[in-house]
Amino acid sequence: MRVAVCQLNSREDRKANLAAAEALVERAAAAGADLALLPEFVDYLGPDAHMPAPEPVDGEMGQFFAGVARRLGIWLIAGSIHERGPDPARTWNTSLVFDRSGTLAASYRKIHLYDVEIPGRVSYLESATVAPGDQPVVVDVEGLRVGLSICYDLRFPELYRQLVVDGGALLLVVPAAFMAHTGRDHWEVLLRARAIENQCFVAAAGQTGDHEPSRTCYGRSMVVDPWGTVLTQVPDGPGLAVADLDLDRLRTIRAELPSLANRRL
Ligand SMILES: NC(=O)CCC(=O)C(=O)O
Repeated sequence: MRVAVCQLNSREDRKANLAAAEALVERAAAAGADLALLPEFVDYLGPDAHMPAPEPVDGEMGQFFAGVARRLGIWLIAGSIHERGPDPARTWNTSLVFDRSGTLAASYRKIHLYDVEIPGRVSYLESATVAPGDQPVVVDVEGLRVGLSICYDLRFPELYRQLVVDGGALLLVVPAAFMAHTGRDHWEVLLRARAIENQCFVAAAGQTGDHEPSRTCYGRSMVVDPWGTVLTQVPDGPGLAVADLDLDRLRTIRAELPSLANRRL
């Protein structure tokens, strides 16, 4: 299984964001990727006041990404879009997974919402406009069990344990718009920790750079192996990185250092 992590600088211009996303998925397909991962807020990362209306999963955004997956014959995780829910005041922050024929194989609603106040640095109240999901989701990608999550979820190890122990995930994906301020110290450490403690591959695709009105994202999209080694990483700015997942290596690590099997709680 070859995986591509696509790093974007999505902004207010949705058409431009979709064109940039599609161009990266085209590059991923040309590089032989089976699965391409796009970041959180892939279609829009701008002022709340100008946010496009939320949609059902089979709305315009769902149809757009389904078409990209079908045209390129690739599995595609559209990191997140704003899904319309029953509460008119709050959307869901939802990942959409499409198979090679463009069929929606799964969707996941972000469970942990980013409500954080770091004076002078980060002020964010995601729960004011987003409702939390409540279902962990694992999707079968041609025999590979893939556990879904979004950005801030990364700080909650119990979610990933559930994806692995109950769901059998061997790959954990993390589409993100991780803040530069926290990302500098936490992003790689958390990704590698989730990989090591769960003896899983982790693929993370982030937003990068400045976004209106006042947010800077960390980027550094990467793929980590079950030993915690960073296999590949995207430098600053939009771009992609590709890695092959060696499942024999995963099995060897789990057999030689059976920390998952040795759990007592
Ligand atoms: N979009 C998010 O969930 C941001 C998470 C983040 O930056 C963090 O530090 O956690």
